[in-house]
Order: sequence, then C-alpha cells, then structure tokens
Amino acid sequence: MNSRDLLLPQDIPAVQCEALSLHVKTKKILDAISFQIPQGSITGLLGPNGAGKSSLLRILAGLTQPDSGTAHIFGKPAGVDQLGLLSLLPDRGQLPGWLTVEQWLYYAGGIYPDWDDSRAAQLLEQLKVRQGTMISTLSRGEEARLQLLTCLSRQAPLIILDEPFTGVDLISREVIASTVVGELADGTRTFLIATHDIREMELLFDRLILIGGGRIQAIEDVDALRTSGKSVESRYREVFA
Ligand SMILES: Nc1ncnc2c1ncn2[C@@H]1O[C@H](COP(=O)(O)OP(=O)(O)OP(=O)(O)O)[C@@H](O)[C@H]1O
Repeated sequence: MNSRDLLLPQDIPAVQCEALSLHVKTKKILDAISFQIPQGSITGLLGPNGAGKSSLLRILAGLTQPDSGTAHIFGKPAGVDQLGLLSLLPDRGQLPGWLTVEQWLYYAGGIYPDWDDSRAAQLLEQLKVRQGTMISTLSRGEEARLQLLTCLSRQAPLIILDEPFTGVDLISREVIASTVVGELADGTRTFLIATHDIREMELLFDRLILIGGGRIQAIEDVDALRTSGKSVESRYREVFA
C-alpha cells in the first residue's frame, strides 16, 4: 500500500512541521522546528546525542504532544488517528520476550491491518532472523533486526526509523541499508531515518535534516550537496564539529 492506494493527495508533503516546540519541565527540548518532507523521499534526520531527534519523531507518531506548533502527516494532524499512515521503529522498543519469533510475527499480522506476510517472509531471509527462537534469547542485534523486520513488513506509506542500527553488526548494517531499505525505497513510500550510522546510509539519503540543540541547523538536498563537492559526512562535520 502506498500513498496512491490510500488516495492521499500527491501534492501534499508526507510530513510538515511548523514552529514545533517542546519543553520538559524547564528544559527546552525542541525549539521552533519547521520543515517539510516530500512524498517518496528518504530523509536522514542527523544530529549529535541529545539533539532532539527521538523527541521529534515521537511527536510525529503522536506519542508526545508539542507545547506549541503543528505537525501534519499527509496533511492530517499528527496523533493516534494517523497511526495507520506510519510505521515507527522506536528507539527503545520492546518485543514480547515470552513469544518465539514465529509466534510474534503471527500476532503482528493480526495487530496491523496493513501487514504484508510475503514481505515478512522475504525479510526473515534477508535479515537472517531465526523463526523458532524465543525473543528473550535473541541477542541485542538479533532483536534489533526483528524490530526492523516488524516495522518494514507493514505497508504504511510513511516509515520512521529511529536508530535502526543500534547493536547491529557491520555486515548486517550494510545489508539493511543497501538491500532492505534500498529495495523498499522505490519512490512510493517515504522514509524518515534518524541515525548515527551516516556511512552506511549516505548513499540512500536524498534529503538531510540536521538538528542540534533542539533547533534545525541545516536542511540539505543531497544531490545539491554532492554537486558542491561535499558528502553527507563532511557536511555533518561542518555543522557539528
Ligand atoms: N522525558 C524526558 N525528561 C527529561 N528530559 C528528556 C526527556 N525526554 C528527552 N529528554 C531530553 O531531551 C533531549 C533530547 O533527547 P532525544 O532523545 O530527543 O535526543 P536524540 O537526538 O534522539 O539523542 P540520541 O542521539 O542520543 O538518541 C535530551 O537532552 C534528553 O535528555
């Protein structure tokens, strides 16, 4: 399923934020965040630890309310009503450890109306997740791959990945970046990916949002960046070093 199947207008952004601000007690977490993400793009949300990336993604998923400003997903106010439009890989998600992988995938198919069984089977192969294993006995990296599999087996038109590579080994990161995400990013779905693994994802991104100290520091078109002789990594260093 993509935005066309859902009859979402093609000319509206997949994500639009206007002057989003968030405080926790007296601490300013996000400060006047505004940006748009066009449908079909792969946007990297990059920034140092504590920059506000997860907080921003939680607002987009309707899990946190901003103090001021607005967030829209395909033109509709972000919130639980829009959960069917996005598939979120949270930064600290937990899967039910008392189930086997196979049992979990069976339940996930019942929980998510947009679950794609054949995609899940394909991802099991690609991500080398063993079906008979109890989730509680998976290593950190194996559980991270299962979380990603769960997120990518849905057909939601917007996919939000918060640190998809935490605990995942180098070769698996490369497989995920080049095969899995690359293959799904066919221009019909929109990806927003917060990551510190810039090298693995560099070739996939077509847009960057650089966030630091709760503020947007730069928004870049990756082709334009390359034309000017810069890489994603060199631009990141320029902004944050
Ligand atoms: N519930 C909370 N209570 C207090 N402070 C919070 C809370 N949630 C987030 N913060 C603070 O907000 C800031 C931004 O956190 P956030 O998790 O959004 O950053 P991040 O960019 O995702 O960081 P990382 O790259 O380390 O995952 C941090 O300073 C964090 O300590």
